[in-house]
Amino acid sequence: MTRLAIEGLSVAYGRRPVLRDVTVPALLPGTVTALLGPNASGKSTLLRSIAGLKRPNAGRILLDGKPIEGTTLAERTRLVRYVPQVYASAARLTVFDAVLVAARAAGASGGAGTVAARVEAILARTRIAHLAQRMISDLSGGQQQLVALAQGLVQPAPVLLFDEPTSALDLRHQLEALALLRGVALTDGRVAVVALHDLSLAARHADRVLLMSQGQVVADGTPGEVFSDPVCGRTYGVDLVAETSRRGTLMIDAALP
Ligand SMILES: Nc1ncnc2c1ncn2[C@@H]1O[C@H](COP(=O)(O)OP(=O)(O)OP(=O)(O)O)[C@@H](O)[C@H]1O
Repeated sequence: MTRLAIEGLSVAYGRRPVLRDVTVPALLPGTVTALLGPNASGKSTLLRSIAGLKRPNAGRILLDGKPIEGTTLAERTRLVRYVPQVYASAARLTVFDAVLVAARAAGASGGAGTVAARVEAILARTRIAHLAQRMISDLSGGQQQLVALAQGLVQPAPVLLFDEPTSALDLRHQLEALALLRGVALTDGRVAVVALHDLSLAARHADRVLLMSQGQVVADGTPGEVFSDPVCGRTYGVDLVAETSRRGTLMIDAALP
């Protein structure tokens, strides 16, 4: 079971610092952490750094206490699966083949039949089995995003990083996608970190929230703790009220001040 932790991470693009001394105590297997914060606060940069796509200027990313920088690219690919915000809409591949390629890229073990069965299972779980033989390039934006979700989940990596995985999805698909992600994290004991803009989705589906502002983590706790902290409204520049509905769901009401 892999734990992910971040210590004093600083990242710059050229001379411009983007992440400043980010420390995140252990993110636990079996949990979903929502990475929140205004536009340009550094969410994608943090995910890209964990995935090894952006080299930090200082600090460490630890998997089970070991610095991830010490791992080979092949090892890191096996350990960390990053699904970026922009996905490959132009790919001339069928949905089935695209998910198969993702499974193989992560070194999915077993014979061809086993890997194909794994692909079929994940297409069923993401409810896109009916699209298996369609070309990705012919799909709608939301359908393509579900393919990206399937590509992320088909891999057995213990750390899953998703950058705004629901941005193109309708309401029902948003709920299904995050419920699936949480179920996979829980049953497989994976660490999932998901950048989101929708606080209500985070409240419903995340175990923990990291709130970022200007390259720093300014709040870290359960959704209830973070959303009731005045720092949350201040960070977004809104008046924010968090209330529990009659169904027991944490509801977020935001308005311009
Ligand atoms: N490749 C790059 N080169 C230079 N600056 C970059 C690059 N990528 C991101 N930045 C800058 O880094 C800062 C953080 O960007 P990042 O994409 O991490 O934010 P974010 O919180 O994910 O934003 P959003 O919610 O808008 O997707 C921004 O000021 C952005 O302009």
